[in-house]
Amino acid sequence: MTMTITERLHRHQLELLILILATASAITGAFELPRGGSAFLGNNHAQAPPHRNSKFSHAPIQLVDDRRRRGKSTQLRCALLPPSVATKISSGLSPQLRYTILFGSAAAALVYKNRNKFYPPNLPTPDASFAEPLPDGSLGCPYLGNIKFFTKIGDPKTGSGAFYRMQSSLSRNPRIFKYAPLGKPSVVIAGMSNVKRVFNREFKLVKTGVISKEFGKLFGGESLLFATDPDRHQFLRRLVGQSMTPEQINVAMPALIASATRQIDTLTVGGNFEMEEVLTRFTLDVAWRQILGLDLKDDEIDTFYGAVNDWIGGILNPVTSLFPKLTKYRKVGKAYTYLISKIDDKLESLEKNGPDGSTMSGMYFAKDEDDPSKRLDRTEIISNTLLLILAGSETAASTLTVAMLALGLHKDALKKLKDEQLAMMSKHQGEDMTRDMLEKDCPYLDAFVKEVMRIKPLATTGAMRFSQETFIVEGKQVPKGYGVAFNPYLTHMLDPALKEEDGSHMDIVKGFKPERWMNDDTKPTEYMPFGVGPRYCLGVNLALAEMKVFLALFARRVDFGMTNTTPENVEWKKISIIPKPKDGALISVLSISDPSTTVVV
Ligand code: HEM
Repeated sequence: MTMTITERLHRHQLELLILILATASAITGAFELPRGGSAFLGNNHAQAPPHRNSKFSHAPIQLVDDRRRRGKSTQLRCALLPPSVATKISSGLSPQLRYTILFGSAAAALVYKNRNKFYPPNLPTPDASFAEPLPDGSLGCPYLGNIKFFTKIGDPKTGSGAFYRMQSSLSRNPRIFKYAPLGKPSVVIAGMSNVKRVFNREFKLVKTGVISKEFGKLFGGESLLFATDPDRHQFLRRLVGQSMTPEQINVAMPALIASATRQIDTLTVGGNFEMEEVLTRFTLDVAWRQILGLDLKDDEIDTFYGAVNDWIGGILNPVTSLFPKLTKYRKVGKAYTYLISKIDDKLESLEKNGPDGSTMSGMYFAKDEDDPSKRLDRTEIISNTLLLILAGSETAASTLTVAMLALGLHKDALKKLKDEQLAMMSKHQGEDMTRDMLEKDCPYLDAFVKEVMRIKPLATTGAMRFSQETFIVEGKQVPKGYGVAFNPYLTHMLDPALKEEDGSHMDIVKGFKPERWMNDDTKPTEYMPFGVGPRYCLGVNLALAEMKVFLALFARRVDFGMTNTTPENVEWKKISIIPKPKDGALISVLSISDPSTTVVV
């Protein structure tokens, strides 16, 4: 089995890491950072002064004490590149790219520091006992991996996930390719039969990685997401899942309706509203009302939203993983403490007052069917509650934001939703909306949500797994130790029954057809918005109910137009987990009816 040059290079990671960091520092050292500087480097002013006496300076990396020359800043400058070249490179780079390189270097350092946690001791290379070749695709530089993983995150035409689409299109087999996020050799797999074959064998063929304890604690270290033992994972899923069964969701319907109504009531005729913001508030509202079952006073609601914001923002901020010990002094730590205090208060109230309809109550009183003496302990309830807030808020808010854009662009779809609601209300006069009604009387709403999630599912990957043994997919080997991930967007995009060469089957203007879901002959089968296998989305019932409740109530009450977006100028945010419209689906409200009245048309 021959090795490519990059595969060989990966064997000499330490030396190469130093070289890469040095080069990155050479470039970043010549950067002009905005006023205020960076969290890592402080005020690092631009343009390393040209080295006077030689074309290259003497030491590979120099800490140039600038204080004498320019006040107090200390500049990290490198002399691997001639200053004129460094300056040229730096001035030709966009600020985004400069930051990408800067943070890329920091992330590479973090991965190197934690290499034994992330990587097996022997870096994976092709398995010589298999004749099959590795999948197509470049592994980029060691430790940094594919630079385009950072620079080609998204594009305005299709949104986030551009890197994966590019790698797939470059591979001779678009359903599998290799790449190296942060230098870790990995593969991405698409196509339902491939994804099922690999991810149905979670815990045996592939397994999620273990994350650093301190960092993991911040978002539920004892949650089922980090359970790598199949029995423990199943135990946690059984107990946490008891609070999200269809029956439990039916109990939750009044809370979901209250949350949706509260947000729709903030809209006013003639106003312009960024629906992404409204919908984020809606999913956070669901979090405190339904998941935590809290009774927040008006003035506390903003504190709760702020805390969730700071907490999620902090988890995504590289400073948190670089310096976990500083967490308690930062906003993220304070937000975490606040959320835990709310969860603790709720646990006390459940102990005192018995069960209510909240998800936390479901967890607190859940007993294992196999062994009723087994219950979730306090830490497990806290961890899994945090996981549900994290997993459920952004995903549902983004999907609903795309739904708003789809409704704004396809007025016929809005009309069909309104008509369906009108029919449902006249059938169930005076009754409150139930989950059963949504299931049985709203086939168009169901088809509409499915189509939104087909066109814009998770465009990045699911959680990274690691292969436990070498296996074959589409005639290519995935060696033991490789990272393994699925990609829902590519799976939907490559559906042979739908695929149009110009990509229009994934276009929200040309390809959006909810009706395709209403006929068995046209129903897509390459479809996995909620994942596959033992880690299939545990919140699927809650997610679908909350999205359908919002859309049903919105369609009943609101008529609107897109403020700026037309079918010709749809643009997407570059960075998001699920692609989102660039303007956050900015709408102008034309009319809005009272919650007690019927549909406005
Ligand atoms: C539109 C909304 C949602 C989408 C698109 C979505 C998507 C997904 C996907 C693709 C996975 C699998 C990840 C993987 O295998 O790597 C997943 C897992 C999960 N989801 Fe969702 N999700 C949504 C809403 C929710 C909600 C509302 C909750 C709960 C409140 C939730 C809780 C979870 C949990 C706990 C897991 C981990 C399951 C496990 O590891 O066993 N999700 N979700």
